[in-house]
Amino acid sequence: MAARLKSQEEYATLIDKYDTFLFDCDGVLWNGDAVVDGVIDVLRMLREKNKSVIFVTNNASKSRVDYKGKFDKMGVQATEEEIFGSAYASAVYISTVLRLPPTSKVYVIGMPGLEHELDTEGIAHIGGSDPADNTLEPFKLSTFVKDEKVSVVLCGLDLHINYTKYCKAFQYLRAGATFLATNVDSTYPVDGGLLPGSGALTYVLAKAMGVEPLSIGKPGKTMMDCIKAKHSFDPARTLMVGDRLDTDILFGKNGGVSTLLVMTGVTTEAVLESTTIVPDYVIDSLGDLRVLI
Ligand SMILES: O=C(O)[C@H](O)[C@H](O)COP(=O)(O)O
Ligand SMILES: [Mg+2]
Repeated sequence: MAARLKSQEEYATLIDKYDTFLFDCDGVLWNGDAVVDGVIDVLRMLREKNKSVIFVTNNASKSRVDYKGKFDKMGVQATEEEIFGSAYASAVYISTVLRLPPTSKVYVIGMPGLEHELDTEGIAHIGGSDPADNTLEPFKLSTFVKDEKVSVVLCGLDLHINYTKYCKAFQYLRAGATFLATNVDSTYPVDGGLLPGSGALTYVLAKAMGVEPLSIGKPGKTMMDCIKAKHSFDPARTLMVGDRLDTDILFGKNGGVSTLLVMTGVTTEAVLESTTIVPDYVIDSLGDLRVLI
């Protein structure tokens, strides 16, 4: 049974128990561009207590550099090395696990942030923000010329998704391309509510192909491997803070760290009541810890 923390004393005991804090972003720090009340002060407090702070997001629409810019704008202290996104993890997976031949290419459904992370790993890619793919013109299969170098289809959150992108990705998958997803979150929490998430977008191809993609993001192992490659931490004194049970909390459990669920994102009280993925702790909002300042 999760411990529901409410008192200042319980918050203080929690903070003292851990040295490293892994923070999910969407639904924990912010919803879209709306920062959760009190979060900036809490992150500052943790830094002042010499806690390690690492950000771990499944949102593949931004690169680490993009997120660094978002943190800077918010006035939150963060270095690029403390930021891990599923775009970065997917690029690392392709370069270190798939180890594509140098001439191979990736067909991308996703935003420039994902393309940028592929660039940093030296992975050739097409699709994505290419104007030829960002069209509402009807797709004509009879005139479509496949790029024979494409051996991977990588699908991530794409706020400009369209039928042409799905048709091209589908042709590459039918030709045998490896099917990867940056993450399979069902919904995307933004200011005012929920939007279809990356998992919902990827489902269109999974349904058409009759196969599931390999998902790289939380709760998968690759994200934790990427973090461990850059940071050493004691799992016994590490806390994963997230808003989604089947990604963040499961990611923490898979990684052998403690887990704290916040109720400012996608998880409702009703879902929490019936879940089989039980966090160690639950608080209403990360911002509630500001009473410790
Ligand atoms: O990809 C998605 O559907 C969303 O970006 C999702 O919200 C993941 O963001 P996170 O909560 O992991 O920061
Ligand atoms: Mg989240």
